[in-house]
Formats: sequence, C-alpha cells, structure tokens
Amino acid sequence: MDLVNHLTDRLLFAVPKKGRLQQAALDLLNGSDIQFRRETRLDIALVRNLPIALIFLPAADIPTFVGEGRVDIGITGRDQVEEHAATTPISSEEQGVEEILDLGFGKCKLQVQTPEKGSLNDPKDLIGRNVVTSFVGLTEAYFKELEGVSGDKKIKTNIKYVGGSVEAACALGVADGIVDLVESGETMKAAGLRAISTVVESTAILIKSKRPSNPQLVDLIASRIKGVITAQKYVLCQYNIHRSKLDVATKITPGKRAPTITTLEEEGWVALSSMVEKKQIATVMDNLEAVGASDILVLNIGNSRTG
Ligand SMILES: Nc1ncnc2c1ncn2[C@@H]1O[C@H](COP(=O)(O)OP(=O)(O)OP(=O)(O)O)[C@@H](O)[C@H]1O
Ligand SMILES: O=P(O)(O)OC[C@H]1O[C@H](OP(=O)(O)OP(=O)(O)O)[C@H](O)[C@@H]1O
Repeated sequence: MDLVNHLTDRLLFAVPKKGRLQQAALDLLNGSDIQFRRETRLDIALVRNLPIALIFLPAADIPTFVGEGRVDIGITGRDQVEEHAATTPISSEEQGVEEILDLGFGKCKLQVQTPEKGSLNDPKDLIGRNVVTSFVGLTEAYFKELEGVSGDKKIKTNIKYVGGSVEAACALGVADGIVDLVESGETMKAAGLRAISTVVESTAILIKSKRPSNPQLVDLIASRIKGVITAQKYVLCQYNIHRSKLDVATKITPGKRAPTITTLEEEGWVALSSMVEKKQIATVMDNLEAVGASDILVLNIGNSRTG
C-alpha cells in the first residue's frame, strides 16, 4: 500500500518515534480511542476510526515539521519547542508552533551542570569557558544574556554541540560545564556533576501549527486528550455526612467546579460526590474522617469531559 497517497485529507499528527515521551504519548492516543496499527519500521500509520495519519518522528524534530505547517499537530517536550524557537528565525506569520495543552508527563529540567569537585559554583564562572550541550540555541541565548549582565560582552562562552551522553563531556575534558536534562538526577550524580542553574523547565505538550488543515478535528483531539489526562489525575470521592458539617466538608472537597450533593433517606444526612486530585486523596480522606464523614469511597475515573 502506498501510504503517502493516503495522507491527503487526513490530519497529520506527529508522535515521538522513540525515547522518553513515546510510551506515555501512545497511552494518551489509546485512551482517546485513536485506533491504528503501526507496521514494523514504518513511520506512518493511518488511524482506522478518524481521518488522521500518525507520523512517528524524533521528539527533537517535531517542532520543525509542525512549525513549518507540514504536520498539523504533535506531541513533544516544551524544551524541544523552545530550542526550535531559539534556533529558527520566523520568516512568515504562518510559521511557528502554538501550545494547545500541557500533557503533564515527561517532566524534566534543562540545567547548567559543573563538576561536583570543582570551583565553578555559579553559571557566570562558565563565561569564556567550554560548555557542551544538545540544546545549542537555548544555551547560547542563556549565556548571551549572562555575558551581557556580567558587563564584559567581549568574552564569549564556547558552546559545542553533542547529540547524546552530554554528561560525559566534563570527565573527558571536552567541557568545563554542560547544559543537559535532569529528572531524577541520577545521570548527573553518576557523572560527578551538580546542577548550578536551570535554563528551562519542561513537560510534554500538545502543539499545533499556525494553520492546521482541520481545526475542528484538532479541537476534538485536544478535548479527548484533556479528558484522558483529567481522568488520570483525579479520582471520584463519595461519602456521607451530617448536613450540619456540609460547609466544612465542602471546603475539604470543593471539586473541580462544585461537589454534587444528594439528600439521603436518613434525616439530616447528605451524600457528597466530588473530584479530588489523586495525590491528595489520602489527606482528604483523613480530613473527612476527622469531621465525621462516613462511608468514604474512592472511585477511579475511566474517562472524563469536564469544564
Ligand atoms: N530523564 C528524562 N525524564 C523525563 N523526560 C525526559 C528525560 N529526558 C528527556 N526527556 C524529555 O523527552 C524528550 C525526548 O528525549 P529523549 O532523550 O527520549 O529523546 P530521543 O528522541 O530518544 O533522543 P536521543 O536519541 O537524543 O536520546 C526531551 O526533549 C524531554 O522533553
Ligand atoms: O536525571 P535522570 O533521571 O538521570 O535523567 C537525565 C538523563 O536523561 C536524558 O538522557 P537519556 O537517558 O534519554 O539518553 P541520552 O543521554 O542518549 O539523551 C538526559 O539527557 C540525561 O542524560
């Protein structure tokens, strides 16, 4: 089958083809009922139940394809979008990408790092020295501003690109400091480095081109993905409480908009149902119990559409 001929009239959706963002991105597509089968080694997959074609690309290249309007929407890291913006001059109003949604996963920081056992404690100490990174645009912009602030614009920091294993550059004598992504900090620690400053904080985001081919379909996808993210983030908390405690209970579980309150057959008692962030549910349950709530139940949300 000549897949390229099937792309006309389909919304093109770029998805990371490998790496840290891929699995969570595929889980979102699955939760949004975007059905496809990817043939081995093929970077294009037609969606069965919607006029969409998925294009599997390296996360770092997705802002270029979306920014030039060749692909309509995509999932990548905010760090990649900012790096692309820092290196790509916008020559027309149609170029560039717009963020639609923060997807919450792929959380990491692009940080300036120096050897733990050295004396370079401040990013200013790296001015005029060798810095290695995969994010040349953001690093150049960062040091340009620092050089300006330090007052001596003639001293230029030497910024060099490497494609991966950036953390090895100091030990190998190629760099005095690096600018690289940090999440758990394990890579940095294992390489004998410490972070001295943050250039960008990143999460995965859904982006679109300035002129997507089918804006209604973009809205539909964004709405489905938002529903899946909300369902992943919240649980539904139900409990019974005496009407006299309604005010205090509502403060503990205010819900996304407001809690649902139902009158119980038992005189003076009501049932409340409210969305609560998963990470807060244990504390919320403790607090509800402390004010006299009973029959507290926590239910997972399969999917959602909320305001
Ligand atoms: N340790 C990490 N924790 C969380 N998110 C990360 C981490 N490292 C990278 N990311 C996010 O994932 C994106 C893709 O990085 P990743 O290293 O997986 O890319 P890749 O496409 O496999 O490229 P490469 O071949 O250069 O490693 C990054 O731009 C960043 O947004
Ligand atoms: O703080 P941590 O949790 O240790 O994660 C940070 C590491 O993850 C990324 O690299 P990745 O493992 O994706 O491989 P790469 O070096 O080939 O880019 C990043 O470049 C760091 O090396």
